[in-house]
Amino acid sequence: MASDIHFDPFEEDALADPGAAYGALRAACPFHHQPAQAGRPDYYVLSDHAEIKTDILQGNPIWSFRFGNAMKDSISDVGFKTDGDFHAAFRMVVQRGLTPPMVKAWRPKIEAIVDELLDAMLAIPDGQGDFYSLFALPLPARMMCRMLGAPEADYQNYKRWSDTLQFLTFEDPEPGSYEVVLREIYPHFTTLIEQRQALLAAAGVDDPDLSHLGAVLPDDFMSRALVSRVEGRRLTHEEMLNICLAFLTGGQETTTNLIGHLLRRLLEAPERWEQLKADPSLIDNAVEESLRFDPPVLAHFRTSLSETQMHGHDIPERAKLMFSICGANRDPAVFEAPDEFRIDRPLPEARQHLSFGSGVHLCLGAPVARLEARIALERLIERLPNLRLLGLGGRVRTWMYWGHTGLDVAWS
Ligand code: HEM
Repeated sequence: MASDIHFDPFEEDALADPGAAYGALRAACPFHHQPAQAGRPDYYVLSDHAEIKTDILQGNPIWSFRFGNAMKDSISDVGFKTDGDFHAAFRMVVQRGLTPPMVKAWRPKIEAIVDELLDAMLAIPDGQGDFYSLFALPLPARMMCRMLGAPEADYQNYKRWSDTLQFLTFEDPEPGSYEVVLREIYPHFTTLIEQRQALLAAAGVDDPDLSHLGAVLPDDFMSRALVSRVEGRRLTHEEMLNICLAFLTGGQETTTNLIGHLLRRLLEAPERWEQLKADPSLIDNAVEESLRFDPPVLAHFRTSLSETQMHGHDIPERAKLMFSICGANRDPAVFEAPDEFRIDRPLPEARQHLSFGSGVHLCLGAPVARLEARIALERLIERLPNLRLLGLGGRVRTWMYWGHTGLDVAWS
């Protein structure tokens, strides 16, 4: 460990090219101590792929999720922000609705949204526009409305809430501002819950279970939360809201950026785009390579519940440990030529990325995000085969996320 190595995720270079900055830190110092500076807390950074995956994320009892996964503590010890057996039980509430056949069943809905968005793009007279606002943003946001059970017309609110909450979780410019935004968001979800409670009451169901999904209740994750049990009891209102927040903030911007990065990397080297058109069986490879090369989430944190030792150093209780997803994704022990974007990187290798985390908190929405990206590419190469890149917008403002605000493209 060394604390004299220069690494600052807030600096211009790291913000503009995180792959280079986080990769360089991993190479120089896979376990790094970042002393408190500029109002930011002291923390440790782990970038070694094997160590993150095996020692930290498989349910290590020292390194807790109870205080959230941001640099500073966030609302804690509820829903997903828990550890151990309770977390595993809580996770099952959502996981039961994301089995492979269930995710596969979303395909027609995703295809319909994709086709509608592409129809609108093709109707633009001068054949050019911003791919983010036309496609990469509305697709995940509309799907999120669907999954949570809100009208799709709410998608711009979902996007705005998600951006604001993410920014406040990870930047926290004014303590308390997060709670102010929650006061705007909670009534929306409370209404969704109350609508479902009214449906149950009207049908005379006072002990609902999963069999009521798609029968008495719409089959969405809001209904699922309402009828499910955790450790034998109903979910509290706060726990139901926690599921909504985890979906809202975890599943939109990230998927938008996956789709945006993917198209950017394919179009900035047009031979990649041509290769994919010639061999669409490479779509899954391209999606996984994009996730590896441009992880939408650069890093997350855990908090120590007691004193511990790492790499021979004493780590105090309540220390913050950043696991560098972006650094681990550039680990040459796992990925050949990690700094190269290879559209045909073998799937078993590309899939080793940690972009969805790993272990006990592995992303529950990963199959949905992958399916959206896959269908987007299938349809883009078919319906807009002559796409060209015109320019890249600015960077998203939350430092822990990696993405852009726009991608100008042209088609003919
Ligand atoms: C490309 C898109 C996505 C990326 C890169 C991503 C990334 C991640 C990461 C890194 C974690 C692990 C958090 C940690 O261990 O600290 C996570 C967890 C989670 N994600 Fe995603 N996510 C994506 C899409 C989604 C979607 C679409 C949903 C919802 C449908 C979703 C819901 C969740 C939930 C609920 C968790 C918490 C799991 C738990 O704590 O047990 N994510 N995600």
